Amino acid sequence: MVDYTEGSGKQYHTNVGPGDVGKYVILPGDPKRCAKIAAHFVHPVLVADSREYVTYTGTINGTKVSVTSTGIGGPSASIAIDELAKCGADTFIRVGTSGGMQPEIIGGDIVIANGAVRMEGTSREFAPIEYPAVPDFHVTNALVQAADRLNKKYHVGVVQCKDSFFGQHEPEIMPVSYELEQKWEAWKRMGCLASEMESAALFIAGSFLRVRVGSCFLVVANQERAKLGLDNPQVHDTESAIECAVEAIRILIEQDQRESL
Ligand SMILES: O=P(O)(O)O[C@H]1O[C@H](CO)[C@@H](O)[C@H]1O
Ligand SMILES: O=c1cc[nH]c(=O)[nH]1
Repeated sequence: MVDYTEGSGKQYHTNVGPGDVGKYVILPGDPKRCAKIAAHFVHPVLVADSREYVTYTGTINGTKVSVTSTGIGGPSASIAIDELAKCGADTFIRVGTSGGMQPEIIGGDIVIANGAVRMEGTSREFAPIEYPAVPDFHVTNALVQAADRLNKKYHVGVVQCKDSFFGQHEPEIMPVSYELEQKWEAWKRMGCLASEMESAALFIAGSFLRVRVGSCFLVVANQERAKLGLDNPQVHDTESAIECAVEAIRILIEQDQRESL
């Protein structure tokens, strides 16, 4: 492969280099969420700011941890995890926003993914569609433990990933509405909890790279509740999901330390 960094040691897109990041990395989509997440670290330092990728590194329980934004969608998320893994990271938690799909999923709830529907393009350039997009079991377990410890209202289940945000929200205006609407009904009937955009690509890239990946989300609102005439509160503050992700990292650090004794 051509070395686009011309020997600088820094990764081409994220601009992180060896030693810049910890083994544990939190991955929000929105770069503006990074400072909020880094505020949970001890001595956070901005180590890179390149394109949609903002990275801070600090510590939790004395262990080096980082946060890197992925931007929106599978292509930029897969680049982030790939470049971070090349710099030594091996455990990732995506913390994002999502839209609820089942009537019991309400704005403000937390969803923890135990699988992701691959209705996006990026993961298909890694693995045939038959390969499942699943998160790491231990990371998912840590997220569930964290949500329990913090008394969050949470749900665990499959999330749906796609490339078009407006294909989710206004499928009827798309030329392929017939496909979007029929598949959305199928995902709902199969029990999908929420829709977002990056987990399928991250889970598949993570499986290929042999790194651990999990995801948790704030539910912003639920278009299905609106359709049913139910109240549909909107919540935009991601702090609750961030707290779950940070606590899960703390749990994983403690578990990994016990196992290495
Ligand atoms: O809030 P983030 O982490 O960006 O996640 C969700 O929000 C964006 C769409 O509004 C997509 O990236 C989707 O996955
Ligand atoms: O409805 C939503 C909310 C956040 N992100 C999505 O992809 N969809």
